[in-house]
Parts: sequence; C-alpha cells; structure tokens
Amino acid sequence: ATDDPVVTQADRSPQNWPTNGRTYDEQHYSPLSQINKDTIGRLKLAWFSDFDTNRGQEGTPLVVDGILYATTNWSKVRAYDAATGRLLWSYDPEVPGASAVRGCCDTVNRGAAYWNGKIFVGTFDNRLVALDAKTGRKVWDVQTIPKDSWLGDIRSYVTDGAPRVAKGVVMIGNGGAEFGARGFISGFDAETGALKWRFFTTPNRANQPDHAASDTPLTTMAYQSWGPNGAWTHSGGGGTVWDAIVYDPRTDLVYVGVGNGSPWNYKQRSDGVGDNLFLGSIVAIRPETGEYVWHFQETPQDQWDYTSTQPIMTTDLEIGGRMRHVLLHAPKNGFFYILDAKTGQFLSAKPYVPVNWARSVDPLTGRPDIVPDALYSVTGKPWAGLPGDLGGHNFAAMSYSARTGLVYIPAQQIPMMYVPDPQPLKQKGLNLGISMQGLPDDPAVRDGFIKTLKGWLIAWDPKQQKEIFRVDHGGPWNGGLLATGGDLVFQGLANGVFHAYDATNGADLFRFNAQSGIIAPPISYQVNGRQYIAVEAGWGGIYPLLLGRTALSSGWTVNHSRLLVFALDGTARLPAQNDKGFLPVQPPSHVDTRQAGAGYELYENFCQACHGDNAQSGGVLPDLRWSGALRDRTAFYNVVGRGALTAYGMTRFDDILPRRDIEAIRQFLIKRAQDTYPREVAARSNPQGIPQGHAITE
Ligand SMILES: O=C(O)c1cc(C(=O)O)c2c(n1)C(=O)C(=O)c1cc(C(=O)O)[nH]c1-2
Ligand SMILES: [Ca+2]
Repeated sequence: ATDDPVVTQADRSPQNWPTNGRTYDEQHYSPLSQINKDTIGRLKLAWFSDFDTNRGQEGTPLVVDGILYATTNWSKVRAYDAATGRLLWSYDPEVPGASAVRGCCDTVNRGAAYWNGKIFVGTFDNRLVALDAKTGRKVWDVQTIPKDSWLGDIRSYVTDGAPRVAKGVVMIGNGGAEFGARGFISGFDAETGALKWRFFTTPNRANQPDHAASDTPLTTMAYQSWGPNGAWTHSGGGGTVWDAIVYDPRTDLVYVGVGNGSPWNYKQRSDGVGDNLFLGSIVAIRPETGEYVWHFQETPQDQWDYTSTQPIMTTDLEIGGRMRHVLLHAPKNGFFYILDAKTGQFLSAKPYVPVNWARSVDPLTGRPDIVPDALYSVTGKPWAGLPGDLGGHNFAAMSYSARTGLVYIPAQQIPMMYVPDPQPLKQKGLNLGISMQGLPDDPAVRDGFIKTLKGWLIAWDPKQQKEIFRVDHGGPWNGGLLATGGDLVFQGLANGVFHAYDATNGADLFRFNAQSGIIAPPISYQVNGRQYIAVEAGWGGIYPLLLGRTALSSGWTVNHSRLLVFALDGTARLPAQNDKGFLPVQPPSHVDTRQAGAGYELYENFCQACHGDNAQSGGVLPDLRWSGALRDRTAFYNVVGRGALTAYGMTRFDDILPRRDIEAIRQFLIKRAQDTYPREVAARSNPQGIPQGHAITE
C-alpha cells in the first residue's frame, strides 16, 4: 500500500501516536489536554511493565488504536493493551551478543515504525524486520548492509534508529562511524522487503558509480570535497544515518540527518582538505527513488563528531513577515538552524548552547566561521571543544508546541578535549585518530570537570531565534521531550525523576521517582476517553558507558528498565527499589603494579567505551572492580579473551590482544579496586547504603 491513513492522517486521530514524532512533522506534540495545569495534581502511575534488558532504553513507543508498541534494548519489541498494560505479544530478534562491540553506544533501540498493519524494527545486527502488528509474527526480514560495504573488520555497522515509512517505502540507516563505516540510507518495499533504493552519504573511493541513487551527487559534487588519498578511502569516511529520517508530505521530501567523519581526525581522514560532503549535513531525497534534491552542510571539515543526525522537525513559521515552511534543527554542533523545507535555503542559525568551535554562522551562506585552533587535527594541538563529541543536543527528541510557539530542546554541555593521535586504522575497536585517555583519578580534576557538565530544558522561540526560558537540570544526558495540548512539557531526567513543566514558563508541576535514569522521550495517547503519558525508563546510552562514574553527576542512579504509563487517578505502584547497584567487594590483595600501569592504557583503549573511564561503572554495565573474574587469571582470560560472556554483549579479544595484555588489564582492575575500595565502602556507610554527595562522582 502506498498510503496508510493511520500514519498519513495521524493529525486527525489525536488518540494515536503512530509514527516516531506522532505526525510526519515530528514535533513530538500531542493535542490531548485532559492532563493539564488544573488536573496535573491527579496524575499518577496507571501501569508499568518491567523489561528483560537492564541497559539503556531510548525507544519512542507507538500507539495505534489502543495497542502500544515499545522497542527495548537489544532490538526487542513488545505490544501491550495500552489501557491495562497486558502484554499481547513480544518479539526477540535474537541479536548475537557479540555484535555489541560493533556499536559505539550501548545496544539501544530508538523505536519502531507502523504501516498498514505491520510493525518495522531495525536490529542491532542490521536486519530490518516486519512484524504482523496483531500477532507479532515475522512477515519478512532483510539484511540492510550490502556485503561489499564491509571492508574486512575495518568497517562496522549497527542499526539502532527508528525506521520511517512514507509512500509504502520503509527507510532505515545505521551507525558505525566511530569505527569505520561508509554511511547510507536504504528504502525497502513495506509489503515485501525488496530493496527499492540506496543513497550513500560519502563518495566511493574510486569515484565510480555504486549503481545507487546517490551516484550523480557523489561523483559530480561530493568526491571533489575529499582529499583523494586520506584514510577515508579505507574507513569509508563515516556519514552514518543513525537517527533522523523525516518525511514531509508538503514537499514530498525525506530529510536525512548525516553523521560525523570517520576517522574523526580530519587531517588523517582527508589530508586536512575539503568540506567532506555529506558529513554533518541534512540531505533531502525523494521517498520513492532516493533521488537527491538538495543538501545543506551544517558542519564542514568535521573533526568533533558533530553529527547532523539529531531529530529534525518541520513547521510553518512567520519569518520576515512571510509564512515559510521550514526545518528546525538543533544538531550536536550547538547552533539552532532554520532551513527552507522545499529548497534547503539557509534562513538562520543561532547558538542554543555555549559554542567555541565557530565564531558565528554566516547569515547569508550558513557557513560557520571556524576558529583556527578548533582544527586540532590540522594544528596538531589539543583542543577543548564546546560542544564536545556528545553535542549540545544528542538523540533525545525535542518537541514543538504551536500553542506556545516554542521549541523545547533537551540541551546539554559536556566539554571534550580533542587530542590528535592519528594511529593506523585498527582491525577492531574505535578508530578516531584521537587519544582515548580519560581523566586522571584525581578528585580535584574530576570535580573541575564535573562543574562544566550541564543539562537544560531550553524553551526556544524559533521566530526570534532566541531562548525564552530554561530549566536547569543537575547534569546532562536527560530524556527527550513531549509537549501537549494541556500546555505541559514532560521530561524524564538522568537522575531518575520524571517531570511535567508548565509549557509557558517552565514551572515544575509534577515529579515522579522512576527509580532509574530516563533518556527516552515520553508520548501521549488516549484509550476509552482517558489520556495517558508513557515513557521508557532505563539509564544507558554512550554517556554512562563511556564516562563511567563521572556520568552520575546528576545523582546516583541504577538501571531498572521498564515502561511507565501515567493517567489521572492511576493506582499502580512501583515495587520497593534496590538502588544500591554494584556493591564493592574486597579486592584480591596481590597486585603486580608494573603490569597494572601498562593495563591502564589498554583498558582506556579497549574497555573504557563500555565499562567507563578509569574502571568505575556509570550504573549500567558491571563495575569491573568488583567482578569475581578478577580473582583468577584463567577465569578472567576466559571472559575477556575467549568470550565466555558473549551472550551478554561482552566480545572476545583474543584476536587482537595477546594473553599478557589481557593479564595487564586484570592487574589494572585489581589495582583500581584496591585503590578505591575504602572510599567506596565509606561512601555507602549511611542508612540507605547508597553513595552520597561527592562520592557519587569521585
Ligand atoms: O557515528 C555514528 O555512527 C554514531 C552512531 C551512534 C549510534 O549508533 O547510536 C551514536 C553516535 N554516532 C554518536 O556520535 C553519539 O553521540 C551517540 C549517542 C548514542 C546513544 O544512543 O547514546 N548513539 C550515538
Ligand atoms: Ca558519531
């Protein structure tokens, strides 16, 4: 079917939430208003459902005619009676645990798509699966990565974004640009799974046609913007399409948010020359053919992981006395962009968070005036960037309310020290061309860094391109946003508290202790005349995995993954919580300090990205200091070398790390356990047994 009114006319059915942003404009706005400023005092938990994966939950649930579809970590899908929470079916694509290491950022999933009685989900191992929405039975599945896109192990692909469907075509991209990847988006027939088109976002290294929709723009325009001999010719250049794919029925265009360069190091990637199209760009293509229509590059010469994959929305705005149909975008690079939706014409850009990599954006061309020192790979000198690699805004959905005229942005500040280190591309693991050293374990340094970590809900007036108000959060990495016809804005936070704010002034009107950090966006729907608010709780994603304990600066949180659903006069209650997390265990007494020293660097290179800087867990994956496997050299080798825990997502390293390196990592972990055990125990000597205050981040 080339039409499904459930999706294409979603604006006529406010009880539903049938596509990622509810309607094709992706405003994450629900017109429902039963829950409003007057009734908010009666908002209570109506039902909840525990998930079977305690890792980051980033899914936007869908609701179609009283059935709620949620996707969870490891690309699983669950269908519920949306009024009662009764589980109707669940689907597990059985993603191999060993594929976790192919992704930069937790085995998350950001949601499903609905079309003509089917649910579509992308799996972490890159399948696109169509399920019967009634029964959960698989209708078809296809592998979305063509074999020739891999280049040995130098390239990596994972799929964690939500597919989108327009005109009977299901569109999906993938992640992987932190390893090596050549980005693309593919369109499949929703009924059969047949590939209709593919659009690559970076050129073919021989500048030959790929026999893909992207051939002409790549060979005639993009190829010329790359240094012909850079490392991109092996890595693929990056430009992965890991999140935003937005169809606009008004223009009949699909807006594709394109990711960062691979490796990050621009000197290494492209000899330090060229803008490297289509990195850091929005590209507009046709849904039926993938044909190129326009592009706008937000970040030329990317070397900061400044992806343009962040959620995109469309709306009508009066600008300069004239109504315009526009795109609104707050990419990682810190500027809020307004583009003409039909032509891609640049209209304006203003910083929505502190920015130091560019002085400004040219008001006519939209080109950033890049600060010379920010080109760290060219200068060869370290650069402290604002925003950092995690962006002024990441995957968390923003929302727009036409009633207030405001865009609500889940914004943040996480500075990044970019230290160039153009090593040859590795066969496994991150290939950034920068140093992966974390912070020293010095409380003063850590405290200084933590003071720079910030999170805000920013209410932004796109007409004036300025902030109207903000809500200060304890720290970054908070959930996405929902605005409603009740003039409320809902957001879950990193510290596990779910809030409703007054959409006109940010007053905090509702708080609920969700027992786990929230990074997903809420939705709203209605069944039998009752309005509900639903959100997935589950702390994770890249921030706590990579930064470890430092990521808990908003407050101590442990992962309890579940779906929470609220309504007026709800009567459900969460069970008593266990907030203790991974408890310190007396470490082995013997350590080889020389080996432990060598182990630090190995740990930061191979283990840190999931288990946290300096071996302190961020509350999601096991804290390795207290692992039982530390006590025995062979047991540890079986886990790290031979893959005893691959089913849980822990890969095997014996293909790249010799035994002595793995043993050095073990010694480093024992040393870290010995050094930190006393302070970890002390931090828990309080009635709750939960680390308090300074100890959370020390
Ligand atoms: O370049 C890429 O291919 C890529 C992929 C992904 C991903 O697949 O989730 C992320 C990023 N980059 C990224 O830069 C980033 O900050 C990020 C955060 C997250 C997350 O889910 O927590 N994923 C990703
Ligand atoms: Ca990236």
